[in-house]
Amino acid sequence: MSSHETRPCVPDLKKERLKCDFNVEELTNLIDGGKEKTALRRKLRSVISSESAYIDPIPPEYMSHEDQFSNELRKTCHTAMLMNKQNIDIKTLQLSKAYIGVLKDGDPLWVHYHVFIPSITGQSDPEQQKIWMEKIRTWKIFGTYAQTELGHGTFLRGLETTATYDRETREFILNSPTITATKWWPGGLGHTVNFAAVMAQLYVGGKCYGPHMFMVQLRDENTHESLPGVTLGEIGPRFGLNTNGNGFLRFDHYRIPRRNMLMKHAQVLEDGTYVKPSHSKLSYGTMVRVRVGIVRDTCIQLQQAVTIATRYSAVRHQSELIPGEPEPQILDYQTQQFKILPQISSVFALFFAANSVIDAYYSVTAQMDLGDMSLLPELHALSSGLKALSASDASRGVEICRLSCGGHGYLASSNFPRLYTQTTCAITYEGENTVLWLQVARYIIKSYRSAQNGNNLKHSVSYLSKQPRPVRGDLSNNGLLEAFKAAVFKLVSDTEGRIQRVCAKGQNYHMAWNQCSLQLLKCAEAHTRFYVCEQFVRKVEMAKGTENVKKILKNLCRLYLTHHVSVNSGDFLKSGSLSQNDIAVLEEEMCSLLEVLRPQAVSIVDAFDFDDGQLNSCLGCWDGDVYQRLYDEALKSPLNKTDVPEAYYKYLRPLMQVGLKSSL
Ligand SMILES: CCCCCCCCCCCCCCCCCCCCCC(=O)SCCNC(=O)CCNC(=O)[C@H](O)C(C)(C)COP(=O)(O)OP(=O)(O)OC[C@H]1O[C@@H](n2cnc3c(N)ncnc32)[C@H](O)[C@@H]1OP(=O)(O)O
Ligand SMILES: Cc1cc2nc3c(=O)[nH]c(=O)nc-3n(C[C@H](O)[C@H](O)[C@H](O)COP(=O)(O)OP(=O)(O)OC[C@H]3O[C@@H](n4cnc5c(N)ncnc54)[C@H](O)[C@@H]3O)c2cc1C
Repeated sequence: MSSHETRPCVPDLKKERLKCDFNVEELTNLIDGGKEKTALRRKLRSVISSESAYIDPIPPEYMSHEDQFSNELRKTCHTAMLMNKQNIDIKTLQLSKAYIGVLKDGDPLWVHYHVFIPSITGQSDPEQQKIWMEKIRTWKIFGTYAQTELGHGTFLRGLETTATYDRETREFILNSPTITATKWWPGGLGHTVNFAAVMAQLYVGGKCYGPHMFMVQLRDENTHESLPGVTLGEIGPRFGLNTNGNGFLRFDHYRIPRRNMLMKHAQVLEDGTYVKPSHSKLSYGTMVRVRVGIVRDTCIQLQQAVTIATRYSAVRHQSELIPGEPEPQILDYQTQQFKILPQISSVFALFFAANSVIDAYYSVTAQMDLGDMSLLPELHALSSGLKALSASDASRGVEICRLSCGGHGYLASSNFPRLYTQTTCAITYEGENTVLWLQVARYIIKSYRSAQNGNNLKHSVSYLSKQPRPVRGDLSNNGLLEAFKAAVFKLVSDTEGRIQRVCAKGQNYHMAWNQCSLQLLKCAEAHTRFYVCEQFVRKVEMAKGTENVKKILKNLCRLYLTHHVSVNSGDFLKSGSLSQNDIAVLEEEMCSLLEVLRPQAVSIVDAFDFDDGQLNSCLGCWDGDVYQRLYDEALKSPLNKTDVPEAYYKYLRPLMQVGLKSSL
């Protein structure tokens, strides 16, 4: 049983926790990746929790934009110092769940650690790395990833910033020729970082070689002033992540040494000779890495949301289930269970998918370091698909959790507004979802055609080689996976056929592609969903541990499968892989799973092991003392400092003194 068992909580939550029939600690260990990792995370958390520097002087919602930024920069710099003292790698801390809750609305140095540094290590040659990494380690360099421009974020080949090689001086001249060439969005660019990895169109001898990456100093290392030829600023308030310091940048014929081009993959030699990379998309490598990381990150955001929603649903009583009886916990309504439990199953699906794509990332990049690029296209498709699926599932999930908390879910003190803005931006950044789905579709259609021509396919798409034939009426996990394969196969073959038909009518291929892109999106999502389901089934089959924990995992997996079959039932019916009766049986099973899992719901989310400081939510606190917390939090509003606000004297009283002239 969990170590939290004995802590006081309201009777409703106590009752829920007493129903627990599995070992919460064991599930926590599984999610952390082992007992040792749980211990390490808790150790890190105890270091963090005891730091008074992380206490916000007032709730950040009531601070100005400038004060919010400064407060978060203070905390992120404090963390760097603290980790230095404790000899802990800050990147490890930041990726650990232990750090959640410290920074409330974005970290101005996050892109430095997780996008800029991997760009330097992944894109520069050993000599360059030695020089720059030393300066990064000694905190002389803080950087960002400056790729997106006002005019182009998605279409990298359309970037307008130029880097023109000057053979005479052996320098590159960076220039922003138009307003739309202004770099726009990079995290920390506004006023935090002094360097940037800048994506620019490489020009040598009048010829354009496409987007390449350059290491560019933007601010003086001592005064922090922007350097001549560089214009910098912040882009203004955003939907969320307001303390990330997202900035803009313009170059006016700004010169940097030749060796500031990142030269691991492509080079420009002193005489201007261009040496091309072994794969044309290697300069996109950082994006692949961050997309992989986003799957894990969005999964953790969803964990927070379901913890809040589940605990609140156990504490909240509303309406009558049976006339005349006491008001039930809202978690007893089937409709409420249907809002929350599929989100809990989604957490586990994303968790297993994240682990598998992280493993794939490391194994493919190790092969690439040995010169074998053959698995890169598959990794690109997989990471793009999982980034898109996790970001959209998690943000939809967070919103469903918010809605499941009724009016109180709309309060800032529920923490849903922040969680939502943090999750939904993952749909946009690191490759807008629709665009990434279309990249997945491109890979699937290409693979399908290749199989039609008798070629072997890579593992993740091998089922597209020939029409799968699921066994009718087999509704086991494996049976459903086979049905999934058949449904995706049908979507892909129909879509490919449609593209051909449009082309046969005289349309060129690109226009035909556009005309079929709604179906292409469906193919991409269905293929990625199948991958997630398959990983879920296989990882649960392989899971070690006590029977009761395995039972929880099996039930969650089954809920995930039945839910996604039900949501996409049309695809299964059209492919003939499931009958109407099969769908009805599966939907009934889904409803009984809600009932089976309901008594364990609070304990499952307890296993995510967030403390109250991390959840930062009046609704999700461990003890369930929801109403007192909501009331106390409201009292912190600056408007409550006085009974009659100044605005009354300025505006309302004069109005009331005039009175209405007409009788309207
Ligand atoms: C494992 C690690 C674990 C540890 C985890 C550590 C990290 C943890 C992370 C946690 C997160 C917490 C966040 C909180 C804080 C907020 C921070 C916010 C940060 C946000 C930063 C940003 O937001 S930063 C900007 C991102 N901006 C994009 O993301 C642009 C999208 N736009 C494109 O990416 C290209 O523009 C696009 C569309 C491909 C077309 O590119 P294009 O036009 O050049 O290419 P085409 O479409 O013509 O395709 C031609 C052929 O190239 C193939 N191909 C294309 N890409 C390829 C590739 N990468 N690899 C291989 N192959 C590729 C393709 O498949 C075709 O192959 P084929 O010909 O065989 O079919
Ligand atoms: C919080 C946040 C942080 C960010 N941090 C960074 C950073 O650190 N560094 C950085 O360089 N950038 C950063 N970005 C920028 C981000 O990467 C881009 O916004 C993103 O890649 C989307 O590009 P876009 O804004 O040009 O959207 P657009 O491409 O203009 O998208 C607008 C619409 O057009 C559609 N569309 C575009 N192309 C196609 C197509 N080919 N087919 C079909 N539909 C299409 C999209 O689906 C979307 O509906 C950040 C953005 C955000 C929101």
